[in-house]
Amino acid sequence: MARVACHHLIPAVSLPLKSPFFSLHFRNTVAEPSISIGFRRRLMSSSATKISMSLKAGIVGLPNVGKSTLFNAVVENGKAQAANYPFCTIEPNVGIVGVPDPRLHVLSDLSKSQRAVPASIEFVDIAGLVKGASQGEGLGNKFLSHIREVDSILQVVRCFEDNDVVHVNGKVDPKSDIDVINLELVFSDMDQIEKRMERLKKGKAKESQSKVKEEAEKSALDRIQQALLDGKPARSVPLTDLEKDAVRHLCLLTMKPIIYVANVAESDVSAAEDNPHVKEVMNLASGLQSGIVTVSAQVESEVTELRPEERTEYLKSLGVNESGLGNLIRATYDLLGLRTYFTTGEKETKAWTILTGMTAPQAAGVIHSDFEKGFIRAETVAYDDFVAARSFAAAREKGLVSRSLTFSLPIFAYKWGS
Ligand SMILES: Nc1ncnc2c1ncn2[C@@H]1O[C@H](COP(=O)(O)OP(=O)(O)OP(=O)(O)O)[C@@H](O)[C@H]1O
Ligand SMILES: [Mg+2]
Repeated sequence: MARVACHHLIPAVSLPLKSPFFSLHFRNTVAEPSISIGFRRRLMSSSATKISMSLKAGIVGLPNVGKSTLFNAVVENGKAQAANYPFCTIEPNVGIVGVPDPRLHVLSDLSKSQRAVPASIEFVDIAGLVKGASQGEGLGNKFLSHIREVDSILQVVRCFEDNDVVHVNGKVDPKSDIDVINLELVFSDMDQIEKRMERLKKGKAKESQSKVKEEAEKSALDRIQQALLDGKPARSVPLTDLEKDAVRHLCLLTMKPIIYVANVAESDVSAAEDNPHVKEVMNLASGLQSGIVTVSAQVESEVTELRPEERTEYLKSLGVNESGLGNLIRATYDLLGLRTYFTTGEKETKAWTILTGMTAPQAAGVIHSDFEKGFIRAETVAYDDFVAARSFAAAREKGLVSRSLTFSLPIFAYKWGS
């Protein structure tokens, strides 16, 4: 099977840097905690792992459960074909979505910014999977390869009764639906691990570092294989950092974090927890160490068709105050292990995406790789402190700005230049 990248690593922003050696300070930079970056550009090698500004979340599930309907609602101007017949979607639909964050607007107002740029996630609407997909049933292998390319999975589970909407297995049964999908993901991973183990047995690595990595991969794959045989996902197996790194290239499907999206009927949006199908999904999700979000894809897609002033009225008539999409997008962002820091100034206030645990230099590198290469220090101010002080200068005067070499734990201390 062709190898694919689990996530795409692309330069986030390109800034014109003319001088080979200069310093620059972003004074109005806020994060949680917040950073301002001083750097000197130096020519030096860096292991800069750049994360793309939008990681991918794949919408997965049985055919005809509402995946494209949800995608179109989440992705403004989404043009995925959604219709009442299975396998309506064949090629994946892709769309980028801004992550709602009220802090962005507070900061933007304080700085009188000309524009506010939210963090973003890429949603991918993938074709429906059926039993036997891992053996090629219903173009299964092709669809599974699309799942391999995403960073996290949103599994849509049908929790609405509607005799007019065909269910591929004849009845609404969340447990069976979840089992079918999970089993296909497990089978696909087992297949891939078996092939990889065959290759590893031949053990061609000569260099000692590569040998150590191969050993780590073998040991991890042995344990993952056992877990899969017990019907457990790869993500349930505790791995060391080296092992995680060694198996990453396989992009195992059951290693990806999952949120179950319980898709309910219009009549259920105000009290979804009372729906027995939703209760069942909740129980299953907690057993699988996964999250759950309840949403009505149908309602959400209708809301997006309405003018903004009509939306609140319509939602009120259904007994809810707001759309469930904000919740879904936020939960997906959190699931991906993402965090935000902001830069704010007159020109723009912008949310930057970093991975939990990234160090200050790595976080700076998301803006531009030179910021990581020539990193000197980060000056941090917490969001609440910044808002209370109303400006970076005032926060500094009050002693709320700290000079820090670390953005978040684990501690990472170094200083380039003076
Ligand atoms: N919450 C809901 N309540 C009622 N009907 C719904 C709901 N969500 C989706 N539907 C309906 O289900 C049908 C299938 O939806 P959709 O095309 O989005 O499914 P899909 O999962 O993308 O299917 P496929 O796998 O074939 O691409 C559509 O007619 C849609 O209007
Ligand atoms: Mg579809």
